[in-house]
Amino acid sequence: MKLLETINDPADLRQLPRTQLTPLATELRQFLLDSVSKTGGHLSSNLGTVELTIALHYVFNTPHDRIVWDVGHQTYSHKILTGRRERMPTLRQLNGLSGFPKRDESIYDTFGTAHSSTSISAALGMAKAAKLKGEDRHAIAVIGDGSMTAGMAFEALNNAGVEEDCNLLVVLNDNDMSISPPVGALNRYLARLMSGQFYAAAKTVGKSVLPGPVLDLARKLEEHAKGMVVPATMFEEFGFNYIGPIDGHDLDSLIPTLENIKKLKGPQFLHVVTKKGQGYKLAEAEPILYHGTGKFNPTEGIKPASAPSKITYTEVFGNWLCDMAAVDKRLVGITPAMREGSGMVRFHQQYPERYFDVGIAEQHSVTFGAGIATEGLKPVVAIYSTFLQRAYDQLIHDVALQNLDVTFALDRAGLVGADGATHAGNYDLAYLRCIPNMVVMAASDENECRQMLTTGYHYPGPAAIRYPRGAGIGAAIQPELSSIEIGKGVVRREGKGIAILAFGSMVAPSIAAGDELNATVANMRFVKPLDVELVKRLAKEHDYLVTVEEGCVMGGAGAAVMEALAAEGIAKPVLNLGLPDKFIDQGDPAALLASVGLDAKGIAASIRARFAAGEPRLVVINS
Ligand SMILES: Cc1ncc(C[n+]2csc(CCOP(=O)(O)OP(=O)(O)O)c2C)c(N)n1
Ligand SMILES: CC(=O)[C@@H](O)[C@H](O)COP(=O)(O)O
Ligand SMILES: [Mg+2]
Repeated sequence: MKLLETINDPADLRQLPRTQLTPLATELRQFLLDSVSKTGGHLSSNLGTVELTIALHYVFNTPHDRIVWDVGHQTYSHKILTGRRERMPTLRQLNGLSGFPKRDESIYDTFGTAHSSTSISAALGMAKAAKLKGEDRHAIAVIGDGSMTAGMAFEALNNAGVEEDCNLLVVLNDNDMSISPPVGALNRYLARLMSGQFYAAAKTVGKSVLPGPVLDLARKLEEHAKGMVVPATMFEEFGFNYIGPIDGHDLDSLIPTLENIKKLKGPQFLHVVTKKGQGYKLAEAEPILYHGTGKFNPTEGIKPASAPSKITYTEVFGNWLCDMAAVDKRLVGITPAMREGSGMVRFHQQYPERYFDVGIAEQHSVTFGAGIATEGLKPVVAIYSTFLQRAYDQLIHDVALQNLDVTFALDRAGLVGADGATHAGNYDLAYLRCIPNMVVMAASDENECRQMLTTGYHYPGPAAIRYPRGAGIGAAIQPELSSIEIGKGVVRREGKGIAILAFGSMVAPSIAAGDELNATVANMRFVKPLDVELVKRLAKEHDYLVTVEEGCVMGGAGAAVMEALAAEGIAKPVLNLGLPDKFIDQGDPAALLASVGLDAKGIAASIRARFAAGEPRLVVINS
C-alpha cells in the first residue's frame, strides 16, 4: 500500500516517523500531477507547496490549530491530506471539490479564500478570538509573495504587529512569482533578503541542530536574522519575529523550524523559499503556462491547440488595446497582476513604457488610473469583474465623482466556470449602474466588444465594458476602430406579443428563444444610459416584456428597465431573468447557465411559465 493511501486525516500523518515524510512528499507530488492533469487546475502553485503543507499539518495540531491559505489555489495537497484524496477527480466540477478552501467542504478549511491577501487578517481574527475565548491555539496564515503586495496584507501586518498576545504565524511562501513575474519594490526587497548569505546559513543551522534542543535553534535563527545579515527586516519593524528565509522544500529545515516557532509567543513571521512547479520540469521551466491548466498529458506537457480555436473576448480586448495604442499615444494600459488573463502580453511587449502591472493591488490600480487621467492621458484599466469589487470606493470616490476619463475593461463578467462563486462576475451591472457619470456596456459578440471598447475609450468620463470569459459566438470582427452611439440599443428580431430586452452574452440565447416564441428581441447594449426610448417603444408595441442578463437580477439591468418603466408611468407585465440571489458553485459554464435557466431553452421555458396562465395572447404564440 502506498504511504499516501494511509493518510486519511492529518492525525494519520502525525503518526508517521519523520523519515517517511520525504517519500510521502514524492508520492503526493506524483498524485497531484496525475490528478490535475486529468481535471485541470492550479498546478504550479500546488507543486510548490507539497512539503510546506506536510510540515504544517505534521507540526501543528490541525484542525485545532487553524491554517488559513491565502488565495487557496495552492491547497490541493491540503485537501488530499485532509480526507479528500478520493474526491480529487471531481475537482472544480459541478458538485465536486472546489478549487479553493471552503468552510462547508471541510473542517480543515478554516476560511474561504480565492481573492488574495485576506489570510493575515482572517488568521489574526482567529488568533484574537482564541485569546478572547481563553483557548490555546495557533493561527497560521500562508501567503505568497504575489499576494503579499496587496494593501490588505499590509493593513493586517500593521494591526498584527502590535497584538503581542496573539499566537499568529505568518508564513510567507516566496517563490518569486505571482501568476506573471512578480513586480514592485516588495519583490526587490524579498530578493535582497533571499540573496543574502543567511539563506545558506539558515539551512545549515536547521540541519546541524537535529535533533538538538529546539529552543537553541530558535535563538540561533533569531540571532542570524536580526544581527548577522540584515539589522532588522521590514517584518520585524512591523513587530513580528522574523525567521528565515529557509528552504520550503527541505522538510529537515521546515519541521524543526516550525516546531521551534510553535513554542514562541506573539506574532511570528516565517519566510520560506519555494519553487513554483517544483518537481515537474515542464512547470518549473514555464510556471505561467502551468499556473492554471486544462487537462493535459503529463508525459508530453501542455501542447498548443492543433486547430485554431475561436478567438476569446480576452484576445479581442488584447488586440483592440494594441490597435488603439498604435493610433493614440495617450493610451496607458494597467493591470493588477493579470497580464496573461487579461490579454496584455502583446501590449506589454509592444508598449512596455505604457504598460503597468501594479501587482495584486486592485484599489491602487483604479486610483493610479485616476491620477493618470487627471494629466490628460487615457488609462485603460483591465480588470476581472470579480476583482473590481475590491476597488469599489476608488471607482466611486476617485474616478466617477471627479468624472475622470478611465476606461474599464471588465473581463470574466458573469459565470466563469471552474473557479466558481468566488470568481464569478455577477454583480458588476448592479454595482456599476448606480454610480453617477458611468457609462456601462455589455458586449453581445466579439465585434461589438471591440466597438464598445472604442466607444468607452472615446467617452470622456468613466466607462465600463463587460465581456464574458472565453470565446463568443464567432462574430466577424471589423478591423476599424469604430464607435457605437451611446445609450442606443438595437432590435435584432421583430416578433409579436413579447419583447425580450437582452443584455450582453444573453443576446444570442434570447434570439434563439425569440425564434421559438416569435418574440421581438432587442440587444440593449447599454445598461447605463439605458435606451429608454427603445424600452418605451417595446412596451407600447408588446404585451409582455422580458429582460435577460448574465448578472444578478437584483439591482441589475432588468431592474434598470423596471425603474425606467415606473418613471415613465408605464404598467406592463415584466419578467426579469438573470442570476438568482444565491452563490453558484463551480462547473461547466454552459451547464451552469442552463441550471439557472439562462440558455435558449431555459429562457423560452421561463417566458412560457410566467406568461402562460390566464394570458390569452400566449395561446396564440404557442400555437
Ligand atoms: C484580489 C485578487 N487579485 C488577483 C487574483 C488572481 N491571482 C490568483 S493567484 C495570483 C498570484 C498570486 O501569487 P502568489 O501569492 O505569490 O502565489 P503563487 O501563485 O506564486 O503560488 C493572482 C494574481 C486573486 N486571486 N485575487
Ligand atoms: C486563483 C486565481 O485567482 C486565478 O489563477 C484565476 O483562477 C484565474 O482565472 P482565469 O483562468 O479565468 O484567468
Ligand atoms: Mg508567488
